[in-house]
Amino acid sequence: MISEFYKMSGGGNDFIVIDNTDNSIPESKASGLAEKLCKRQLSVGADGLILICSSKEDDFKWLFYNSDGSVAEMCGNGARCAARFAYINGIAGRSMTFETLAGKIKAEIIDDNSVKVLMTPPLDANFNYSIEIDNKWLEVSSVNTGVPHVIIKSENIADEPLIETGRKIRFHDKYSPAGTNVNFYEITDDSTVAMRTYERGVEGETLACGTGAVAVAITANACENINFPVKIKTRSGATLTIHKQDNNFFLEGEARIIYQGVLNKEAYDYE
Ligand SMILES: N[C@@H](CCC[C@H](N)C(=O)O)C(=O)O
Repeated sequence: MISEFYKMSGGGNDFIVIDNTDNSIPESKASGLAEKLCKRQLSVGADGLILICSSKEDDFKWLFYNSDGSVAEMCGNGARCAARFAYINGIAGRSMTFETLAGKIKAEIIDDNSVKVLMTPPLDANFNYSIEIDNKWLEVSSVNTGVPHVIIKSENIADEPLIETGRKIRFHDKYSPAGTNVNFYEITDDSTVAMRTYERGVEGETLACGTGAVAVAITANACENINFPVKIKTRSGATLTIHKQDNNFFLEGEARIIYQGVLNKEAYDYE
């Protein structure tokens, strides 16, 4: 099983993307493969693995794995990378639909620097409630934008103990058994927000999170009157734009090809 792959980055969230329309990678092997390939220093290294598979109804179907091999229902930054990959490789045209576990995703290639994705409708929005962490009450909001997110307003995100607090919330009983991603945001002006994310399945901070950016935009709009389109400044420095049209939410931003390669057996066949 030697595969060509693309290493891509969606605003700093990095992925290994493989054309699996010939089904050469069986689903039963994909989680283990993700865990091996995503390991930094020992292999290619990435926040997630995306397998582009064939679909009867849509342009393609994807299988998405976090770096620890867990399956995620949706990934906003990965969706932009998958769309650009499919377009470049003749799997889809500029406008496309693809299947995810969260539902059908529509994507549009705007240009080489920008892909726009129609997100799944937000679910279970709950704003400004308190949870107990280390005998203290913390005010949070939560919304599922394809995957679950907790959102916390901060005066200074750089100073937040993201890993420590993020991990406690990610494994908090309230969000069990699925767990949650955790985002801190800071308002910069009336349409710009800076954010940091602790990602479930990576179990650490990533440089950007697309579904998290949408969750932050929805929360900042509902709780702080931040106007759409909301500009989200990510930890990588890249900006993501969240648009709202009627009741639809769109995520727009870069989907960068870092390099293309061929996987050597040693990239995945190690202990
Ligand atoms: N980085 C992603 C979200 C990927 C899934 C997440 N780690 C989870 O398991 O919930 C994004 O850009 O949305």
